[in-house]
Amino acid sequence: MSSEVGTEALTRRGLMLVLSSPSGAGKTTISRALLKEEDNLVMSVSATTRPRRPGEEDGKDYFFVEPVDFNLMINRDELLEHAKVFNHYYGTPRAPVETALSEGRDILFDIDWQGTQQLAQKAGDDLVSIFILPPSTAALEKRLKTRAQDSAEVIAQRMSKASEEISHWREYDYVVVNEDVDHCLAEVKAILKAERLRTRRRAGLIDFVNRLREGY
Ligand SMILES: Nc1nc2c(ncn2[C@@H]2O[C@H](COP(=O)(O)OP(=O)(O)O)[C@@H](O)[C@H]2O)c(=O)[nH]1
Ligand SMILES: Nc1ncnc2c1ncn2[C@@H]1O[C@H](COP(=O)(O)OP(=O)(O)O)[C@@H](O)[C@H]1O
Repeated sequence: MSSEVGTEALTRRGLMLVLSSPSGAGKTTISRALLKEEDNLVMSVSATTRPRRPGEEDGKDYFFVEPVDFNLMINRDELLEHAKVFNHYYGTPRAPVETALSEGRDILFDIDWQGTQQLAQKAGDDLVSIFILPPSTAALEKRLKTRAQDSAEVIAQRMSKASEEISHWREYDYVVVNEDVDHCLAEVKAILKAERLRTRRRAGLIDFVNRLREGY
């Protein structure tokens, strides 16, 4: 085992990785690919009041809930953050995030800028945020159309909100352009790797360095 791999495996704090983008830029695509390739990363499954799309699974893509149940979750303080996006409510269930972090796992969030701001206030240094941009307006519209899961009206609404969502790009730690999926994925993986190696996250380094110094 190389020394780099050895020290990388030392105990460290889990981190919270946020991906945001205008609808259709590729968050879901990048998230799925990242989860396949990264062992220590789990997805935060949001609750939403939006209708289920064909192919989406309850409990896997989202927890699809009625507005009354969403309100109950807010009142019971079961959501770490929540926001209204495109006339529907979306929120992050608190318990799975706390479990994952306490087990030293990293957790991936596909949430909008409002949720990212709320998490940044609560999580501080544990949060790493990435904004994904489409290569062009035309490409974004094409992707929303070829995904073929929303009506023409819903697609038009999402396109008209894209500029507003993009206006928050400066609030993020990193910005990547999703022109080519493999290239974008490689950039996101590089960010994750570097963030995992940050000194302040690597609690296990203290003992490692102490042992190392004792040898001199
Ligand atoms: N604040 C917040 N935003 C969320 C959450 N879950 C999803 N979103 C955002 O809601 C928006 C709409 O998501 P969705 O309906 O799945 O559409 P899509 O982004 O076009 O696939 C996206 O910007 C998501 O990132 C959540 O739990 N909290
Ligand atoms: N780099 C890319 N080039 C071409 N099509 C892409 C690319 N990334 C994603 N797509 C496609 O664009 C559509 C929207 O992507 P999706 O991941 O659902 O976006 P989001 O989750 O941000 O709304 C999907 O049909 C997806 O297959």
